[in-house]
Amino acid sequence: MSRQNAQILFPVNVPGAFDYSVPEPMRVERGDFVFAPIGKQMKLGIVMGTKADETGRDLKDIAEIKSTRPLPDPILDFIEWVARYNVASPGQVLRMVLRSWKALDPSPIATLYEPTGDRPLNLTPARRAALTKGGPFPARASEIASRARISSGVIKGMVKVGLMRADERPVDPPYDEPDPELPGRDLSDAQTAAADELVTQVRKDRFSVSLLDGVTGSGKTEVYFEAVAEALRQGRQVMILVPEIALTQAGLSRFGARFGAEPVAWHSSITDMARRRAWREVASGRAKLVVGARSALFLPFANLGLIVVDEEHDTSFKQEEGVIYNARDMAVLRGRLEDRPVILASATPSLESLHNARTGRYAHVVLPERPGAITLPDIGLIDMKSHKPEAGSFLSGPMVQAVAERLSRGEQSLLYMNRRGYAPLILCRVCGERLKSPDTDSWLVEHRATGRAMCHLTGFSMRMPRTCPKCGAEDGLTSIGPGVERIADEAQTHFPQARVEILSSDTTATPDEIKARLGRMERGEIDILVGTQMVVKGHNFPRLTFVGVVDGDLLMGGADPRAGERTYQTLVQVAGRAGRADMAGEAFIQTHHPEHEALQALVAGDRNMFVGVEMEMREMLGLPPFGRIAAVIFWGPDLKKTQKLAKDFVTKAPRTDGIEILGPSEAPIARLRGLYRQRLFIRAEPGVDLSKYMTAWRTKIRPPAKYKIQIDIDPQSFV
Ligand SMILES: Nc1ncnc2c1ncn2[C@@H]1O[C@H](COP(=O)(O)OP(=O)(O)OP(=O)(O)O)[C@@H](O)[C@H]1O
Ligand SMILES: [Zn+2]
Repeated sequence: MSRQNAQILFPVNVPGAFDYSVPEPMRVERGDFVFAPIGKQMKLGIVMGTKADETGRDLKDIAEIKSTRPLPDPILDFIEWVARYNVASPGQVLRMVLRSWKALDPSPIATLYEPTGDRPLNLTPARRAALTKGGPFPARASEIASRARISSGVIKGMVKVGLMRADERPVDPPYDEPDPELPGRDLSDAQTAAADELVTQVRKDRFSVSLLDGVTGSGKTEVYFEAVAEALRQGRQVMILVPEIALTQAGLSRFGARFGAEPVAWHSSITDMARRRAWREVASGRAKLVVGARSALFLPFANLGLIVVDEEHDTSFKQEEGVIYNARDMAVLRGRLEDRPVILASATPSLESLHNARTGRYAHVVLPERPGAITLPDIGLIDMKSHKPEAGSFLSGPMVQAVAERLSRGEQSLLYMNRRGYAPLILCRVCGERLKSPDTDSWLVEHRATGRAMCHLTGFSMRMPRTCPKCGAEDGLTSIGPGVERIADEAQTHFPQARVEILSSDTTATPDEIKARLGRMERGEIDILVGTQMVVKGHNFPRLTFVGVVDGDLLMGGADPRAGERTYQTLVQVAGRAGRADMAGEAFIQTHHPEHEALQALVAGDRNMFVGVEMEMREMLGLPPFGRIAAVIFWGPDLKKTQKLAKDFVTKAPRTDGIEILGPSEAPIARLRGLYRQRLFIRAEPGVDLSKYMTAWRTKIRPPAKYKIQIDIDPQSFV
C-alpha cells in the first residue's frame, strides 16, 4: 500500500483545504477529525478527501486522529456547496458546522444527586430546603446547594442517611423521544388531502420539494405535523427551521403537545451547554426533532428524514454577516444532498418558490381556506388624504371607531406599527439639527420609556439630551413621526379605560416579559396591543378581531425591487392575525396610496392579481426568478479609497455574455460604524453560473488592510 495523502480543511478563513501526509501506520478517511500543524499551531481539522501519494512532495504530517464520530458525507458535500454557491471559503462554513468543539467528546461524567423519595417528618431546615428548592434533579451538589442556599456538605450528609442518592452519570443526557403515534387534531377534508400529499413525499424517501401554500390560519402547522410524524415513524430525524422570533416557549410547546416531548431548540441565544448537548445528540442520531433558527441548517444530522422551512418567505432566513446565505435556499440544497424531502410552508410564498411551483419543479400543495366556518378577515383601506388626523396624531377617525367597536364588545385590537421606540426622528425646532448616530448614516430614535436616544443600526444609545447638541437651545428638541410607544400613548388617550400594551423586540423587554405579555394577550387581558413585526409571527389570539395597520406605506418605495413583495407579504400576515377562532376578523390599512397594486390586490383578496403584476415587472427587468442578481459591497475607512477600490474592481470584471454590471455607486447607508460603503449590482441571465463568475472575479483583486469586499448572492437587503 502506498503512503496516504489527505486534504485537511480547518475552520478558518483560507481559500481551501491543505494537503498533508498521513504517517504510517495511520490511515484516515473522509470525515475524520485530525490534529495537524498549521503555522506554529496544532489545529483540529477535518479530512475532506484522501489520495495515494504519487508526487513524493514533502508534506507536513498529520499529528493525530481524534477518536470521535466522523462527519457524514452529505454534510461534507454541503460545506463545499454552500461555500461555492455563496462565494465563501469552505473553512468559514466548517466553522458554522463546528460551533461546539466539546460536542465532539462524549458527555462529561459527574456525580449527580437526586432524592431517594424517603421523607421523614423531622427534617432539618437545610435538608428540607435541599428537597424542596434544590431541583430539578438529578443535579450536581454545587447546583443543589446554590439553589437551596445551603452548603454542599448538607447534601453529602443526606446521602449517608439515605435521603439522597449519588450516581456517576453523563451531564448531558439524551432528550426525550417524540412519539409519532399521538393523535393530532381532526383535520378537515382539505387539510387531510394536503397532509396525505406530504406524507406520500416522505414515504418516497428521496429528494423532493413541496410548497405548502395555505392562507393564514389554514392549519399549515397541523398539516406538516403529519409529515413530521411519518418521518419519525421511519426512525429518522426531522429539522424544522422557523424565524428566530417564532422560537418562543409558546411556539415550542406546540410541538411538545403534538409529539409528547419538547423538541430540541437551536438558536443564537442558547447556552454553551445546551449547544454542546444538542450538537452531540443530533450527530449521534438520537435527537429526533430539532426546531431551530437558520443556523440549525449546519447541524450534522446522522439520519435526516425531512426538512421543513416554516414561513419560508421570511427575511430572517437570510444571514447578512460572515458567510452570507439564504437558509431557505440552502435547506433545499441540503435536502438534495441528503436525498430527502423538503417542505416550504407559507401563507405568502416568495415569488421564487411560487415560480418553482408553477413550473413544476416543486409540488404545489394548496390550502385555500381556514378550517370549519372560520373566514379570512375583511380588509379595508383608509385613504389618509381624506381622513387626516390632527397634527401630532396618527390614528384616523375610522381606525379609532373600529377599535371603539371592539372595546364595546369585549374583543381585542392589534395596532401594527413597524417602528420601535417613540419617534423615529429628533429635530431641533430652533436650528433644524437632526440627532444623528455617530459615524453612521442613521437618525437617532427617541425611546421615551427608557429616556434614551438610540441608533437601531449600530445599537448606539445615549441619554435623551435636554438641550440641542448643536445650538444649545433648551426645550428646542421635538419628536417627529410615530413609533409603537407613541401610538400606544395615542390609543390610551382615546380610550383611557382600555388596557393598552406594547409588544416589540426592544432591548428593554426581557424574554420573560415578552412571554408574559403574549400570555396576557392570549387570555384576553389586553384590549389594545400595539406591536412591531414581532406580533406578525405565528401567534393565535382567539379574541383578536381587529387589526389596524398604522402606516401601510412604510415598506414601499426606495430602490428595493422587493418592496412590493414585502409590503404584500407583511400586510397579509398582519391582517391574518384577526379572526382566527370563531369571531370574524377585520383589518384596516391607513395609506396615502390606496391605488397601489399591492393594496388593491389585498382588498380584493386576489393574490394572483398581485403576483401577476409583480412577475411581469420582474420578467421585464430580468430580476429573480427570471434572472439572478448579486450585490458587492465595498467597505473602507476612507471615502476616496473606497470609491477607487470599487472602480478598480469593476475594471477587473471577467468578460462573459449574459452579465450586466450596475454601478458602482454610494450605498443607501453610505457610512456605518465609521466605514464608507460603495455598492455594485450584477445581473445575470438565467443560464449563467453567477457563483462561479463571482468567484473568478473575486480572486482578481485583494483589498488593502482595513478594506473589505463583501459578495452577496441573491441579495434580500438593498441598504
Ligand atoms: N382541523 C382543525 N381543527 C381545529 N383547529 C384547527 C384545525 N386546523 C387548525 N386549527 C387551529 O387553527 C389555528 C391556526 O392553525 P395553524 O397555526 O396551523 O395555521 P397556519 O396556517 O400555520 O397559520 P399562519 O400561517 O397564519 O401562522 C391554530 O390554533 C390551530 O390549532
Ligand atoms: Zn438646535
